[in-house]
Amino acid sequence: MTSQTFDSFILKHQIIGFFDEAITLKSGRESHFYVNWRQATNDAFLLNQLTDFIRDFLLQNNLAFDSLIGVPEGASKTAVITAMKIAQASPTFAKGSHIIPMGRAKPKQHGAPQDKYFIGQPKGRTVVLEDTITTGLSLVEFLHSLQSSGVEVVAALGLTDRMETRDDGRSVAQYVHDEFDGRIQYLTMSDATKLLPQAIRSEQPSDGVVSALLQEFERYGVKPLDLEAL
Ligand SMILES: O=C(O)c1cc(=O)[nH]c(=O)n1[C@@H]1O[C@H](COP(=O)(O)O)[C@@H](O)[C@H]1O
Repeated sequence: MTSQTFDSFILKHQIIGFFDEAITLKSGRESHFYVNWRQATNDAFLLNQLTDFIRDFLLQNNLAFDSLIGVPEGASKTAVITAMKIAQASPTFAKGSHIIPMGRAKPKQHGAPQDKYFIGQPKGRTVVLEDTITTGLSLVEFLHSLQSSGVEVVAALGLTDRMETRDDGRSVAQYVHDEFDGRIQYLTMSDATKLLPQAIRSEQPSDGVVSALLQEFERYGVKPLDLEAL
């Protein structure tokens, strides 16, 4: 798998959409584009391809880990299926060899303490999967809750980083580094500054949308959007 083949998958299946009217993001920011991974995760055929990409990416990056968990609930399904594929491909696959963890979006109010935040708690070195990352807040909140449950997180992996800075000017990569003293590796499989010029070429949004996107990146971008990269 190369980043180009993953970018082509995103573009081919229209995971990125453009909007004439700005939409409000989770952070309260407004944007004329949205990276909608549900386009792929609600479709069995595409989810099968997506989880192959993630498995290959994890292998290629030589990450040593024991558990994979998605940020609940958006990335949960994707992480469960990827974790299952990784377990099945392992030469040690047997009863008790791997676990399939999953986080709860809302803590459970009754039952055993280990069931409060998880339907299966991660064990060992853990990789956290997020779908789209804007300010990184959803990801970092989940990383903190894993840490407070005693989970050893070694890496955080995003399917797409929108490449925005936070209100304090830091990139998400820097934010994750600072929050966890560099102990959690931050990786992304795709980057909006590379995807958007190609998506603009194929989807042909209006001139108004294109100039709004350029302004968005002037204001929030880790770097300006370079449409000459077309
Ligand atoms: O709301 C968003 O920022 C967002 C933008 C986008 O293009 N795609 C997208 O899925 N999101 C959602 O926003 C969350 C990440 O926002 P942050 O917490 O700001 O990083 C993701 O978990 C998604 O639910």
